[in-house]
Amino acid sequence: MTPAARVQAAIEVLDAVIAAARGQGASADRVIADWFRTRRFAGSGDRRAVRDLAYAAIRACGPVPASGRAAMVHLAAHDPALAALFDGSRHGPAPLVADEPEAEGGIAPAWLEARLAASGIADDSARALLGRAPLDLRVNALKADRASIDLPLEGEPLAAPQGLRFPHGTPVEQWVAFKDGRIEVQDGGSQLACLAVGAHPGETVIDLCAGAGGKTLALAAAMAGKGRLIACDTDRARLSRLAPRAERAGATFIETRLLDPGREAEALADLAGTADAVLIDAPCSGTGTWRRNPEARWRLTEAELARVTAIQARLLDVAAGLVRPGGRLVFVTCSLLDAEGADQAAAFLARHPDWTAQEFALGAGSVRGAGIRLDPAQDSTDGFFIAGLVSP
Ligand SMILES: C[S@@+](CC[C@H](N)C(=O)[O-])C[C@H]1O[C@@H](n2cnc3c(N)ncnc32)[C@H](O)[C@@H]1O
Repeated sequence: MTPAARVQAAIEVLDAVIAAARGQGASADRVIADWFRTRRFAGSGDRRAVRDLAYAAIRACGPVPASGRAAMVHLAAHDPALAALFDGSRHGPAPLVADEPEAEGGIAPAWLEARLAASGIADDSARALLGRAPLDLRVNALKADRASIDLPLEGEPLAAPQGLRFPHGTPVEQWVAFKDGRIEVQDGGSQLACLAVGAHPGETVIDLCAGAGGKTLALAAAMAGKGRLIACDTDRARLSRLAPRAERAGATFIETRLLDPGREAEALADLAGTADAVLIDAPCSGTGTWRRNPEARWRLTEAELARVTAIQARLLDVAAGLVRPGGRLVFVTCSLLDAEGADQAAAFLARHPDWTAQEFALGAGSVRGAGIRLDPAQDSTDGFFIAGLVSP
């Protein structure tokens, strides 16, 4: 493909990404993969170039753009070499015209930028939400140790005790250590959230929103494979992906429970008041993960934010019923919005005045209300809110 044809291809890819974002369809990664599946003429260099252009345009446009071309025109407005490729050549984009519609820049749609600013995320902190995430690994303490593991490349040690950082795109999934379960891909912030649970061997720990078990596996390692670890989720497909991962990681003591939304307490009634710790890695807006899914900010609506915050509050109350006296509940969201962080923790403490907030020493993050917030700008992790709440 010529450089101009790559630009036109990125415009078409962006049209598909925008349509998917408007219709709550597939993620940008999936849309891009599908687009190339039907265009076999594109080589690997073409794919990389088109993908990079499309993602640069996604990151550059705050609100959802009117079209792929408007998004690319916005990118070209700050890049003369890119603007020159609007040359009308065969397969290339038509030349730019006067008053050509140009998409708006910025960090996110205006309402969302305002909510972030009100939560203390503006300027560098807001821009960092759209950076590129590095690749973080967790050495699986059930099978290896960071101090002695032998990997094809040397990683940078992270604040999390088993965490190592590599450059974006490092092919770790091809490494023998990945295939035999000695390492897992996990953001450093996510590792710190697991550390905050303080899980110990022999304890009863419930991972209430386990998904495919990213955090469950870290809890299993902290528990050295001893005790009870119950991984729950309402999404059957996600939860079913945990078993093969647990097998590879040597974490075969994990139990799983599929929950019915709204009837979680019933499915967990036998565990009421028994858990040493409950982790709620709650469904959230995902504002802390835009480095990986920058088009997610085009999908979020105020109604969706209200929906997930209501679920978070309900799950906090469900989890409180599972914790033993003196036990702990760790509330985590990958969001920087106070509505999904400090405000949730404060509202929980107001509803449960006998409970107390726990202080952490995680080696990263800054205090936000009753919890700690990890911020991509200051902590170089995904954005997270983490609160520890201790039962009377
Ligand atoms: C942030 S994700 C969890 C990610 C996972 N803990 C990890 O580390 O990979 C939130 C999860 O909450 C689940 N969820 C949504 N509503 C739920 C509910 N009412 N009870 C339990 N889990 C729920 C979703 O299916 C999703 O897997």
